[in-house]
Amino acid sequence: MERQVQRLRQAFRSGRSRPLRFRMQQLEALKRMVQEREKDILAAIAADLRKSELNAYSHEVITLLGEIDFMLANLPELASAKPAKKNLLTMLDEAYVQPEPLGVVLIIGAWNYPFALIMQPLVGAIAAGNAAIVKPSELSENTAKILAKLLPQYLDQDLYAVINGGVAETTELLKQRFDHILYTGNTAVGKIVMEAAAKHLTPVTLELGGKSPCYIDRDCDLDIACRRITWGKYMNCGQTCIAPDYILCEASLQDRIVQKIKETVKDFYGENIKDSPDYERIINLRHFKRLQSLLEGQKIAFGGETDEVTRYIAPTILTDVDPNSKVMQEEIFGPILPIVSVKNVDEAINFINDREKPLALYIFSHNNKLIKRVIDETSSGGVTGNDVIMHFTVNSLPFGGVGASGMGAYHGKYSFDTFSHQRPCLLKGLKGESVNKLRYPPNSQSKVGWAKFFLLKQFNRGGLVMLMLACVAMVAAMIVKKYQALPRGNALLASLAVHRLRWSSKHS
Ligand SMILES: NC(=O)C1=CN([C@@H]2O[C@H](COP(=O)(O)OP(=O)(O)OC[C@H]3O[C@@H](n4cnc5c(N)ncnc54)[C@H](O)[C@@H]3O)[C@@H](O)[C@H]2O)C=CC1
Ligand SMILES: CCCCCCCCCCCCCCCCCC(=O)O
Repeated sequence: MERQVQRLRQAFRSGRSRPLRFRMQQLEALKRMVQEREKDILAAIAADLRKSELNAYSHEVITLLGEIDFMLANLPELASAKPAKKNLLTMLDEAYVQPEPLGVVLIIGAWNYPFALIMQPLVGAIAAGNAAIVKPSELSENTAKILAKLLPQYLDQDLYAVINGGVAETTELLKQRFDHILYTGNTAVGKIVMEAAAKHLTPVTLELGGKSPCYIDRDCDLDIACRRITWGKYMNCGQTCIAPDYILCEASLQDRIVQKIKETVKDFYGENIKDSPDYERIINLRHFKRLQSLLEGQKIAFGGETDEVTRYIAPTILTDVDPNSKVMQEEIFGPILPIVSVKNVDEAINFINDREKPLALYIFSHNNKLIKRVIDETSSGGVTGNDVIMHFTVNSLPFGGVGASGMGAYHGKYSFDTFSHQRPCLLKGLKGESVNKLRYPPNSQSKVGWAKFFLLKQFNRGGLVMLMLACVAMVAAMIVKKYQALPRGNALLASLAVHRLRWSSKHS
């Protein structure tokens, strides 16, 4: 592994990954891979999650293609140097922020969207000019294998590598020095990743999970709210990090919500849910048993059927759920939807704020003021009002957690920024020493006054133009009156002195 990382580092140092043309070529190659090998990719995802190929395409490929297209269209602008505002001392210099690649980055993915969670960050890493190692989840082994097979066929093999394996391999990998790590997965492993990264002072982006609340207001179209929630909760069999984890609502709404979700489940998946091509299965037996245990002692208002052999768990709703019960203590990550009653929106806000900051927050209401109030008085990675999941699909929004649900963000521009260093550059000429003298020792009260003026004085546009004109006029006057004995820098200082005197009298 050490050799592999070193090989990538050498390739990165060669500078090959930096030119925009090269980055664009690699992104085009990724897009070609997705298009030419679509069948193989969808089959792998389907095998891992018993997902229909249509759903695999909708859940994992569409947003990825959107991400690649975004980067291809915006890379020249994203990678360009951005001019920076200057102060008086640097007025004649060049100041800009130049994004630069970080180096060799590591991307560790989770199994629930096994293709997208590797590929989307990889798009950002390539766009920003890095070399990258990707480590797909071992739990989604078919997708892990197809990634290891296809990526080297399409991408530069010295700069981008796939390493497959489980805990042992990832532990070994994490001993290496990387320039950034983007990890998607559970919070406990997030801590392990961060600890390993700290040994090398490697920055991390942690895309973690949590319990994403969904508040349904009394003033709401329940039919629509329940249809959208049913879609987002049971998609991928509830194994979506931003799935609504539980519902908060007034007790009087509970039965109607159950009824409407029940009807929607029938509309979506038919009478026999097990036969629906749109309903997935739990990834493995460990998670199946974990989910089964969350049902113990609960009031099951709908669903609850399980089948260990196929790891099927029916879309399930739990009512009158005690906030202290196990199902409310951990992220569910499965098709179980608890309803917890609250008296009103104030109690809902307190409920949310009493717990770890979630990855997503959903609020359903006709009342926009109420939605804004909940947003203002809580914190979460992201928010969607009157829908679920959809903020993930908007690549102009940063996607990421806050607090226990993660740190950092990606998607679109934010992916590019995550994998870049924003390098401040100030380019000065070698003239102007007469002004520079003001900062060289020995210091004096007068020099401090000058330093304050140069660094603290704020000019608006008009003021700056006036100052420039004053300087030009002063220099011109000096030349005309043949004050050649006075050096140019001093002429400038003379002009500035007038401004400084005026300014100092106001600020002393
Ligand atoms: N914020 C986000 O974008 C997303 C967050 N998630 C969260 O991920 C969780 C589900 O994923 P997991 O079950 O964690 O997926 P997982 O079991 O696939 O683990 C994630 C990655 O961590 C590695 N890993 C596991 N144990 C490790 C260890 N001890 N040391 C080093 N590496 C290790 C795995 O090999 C894998 O590549 C949920 O909490 C979910 O909310 C999932 C998808 C997206
Ligand atoms: C008019 C037709 C519109 C079709 C829209 C399809 C939208 C599909 C959205 C799919 C989102 C997938 C979310 C994946 C989330 C991955 C990370 C996670 O939360 O675990």
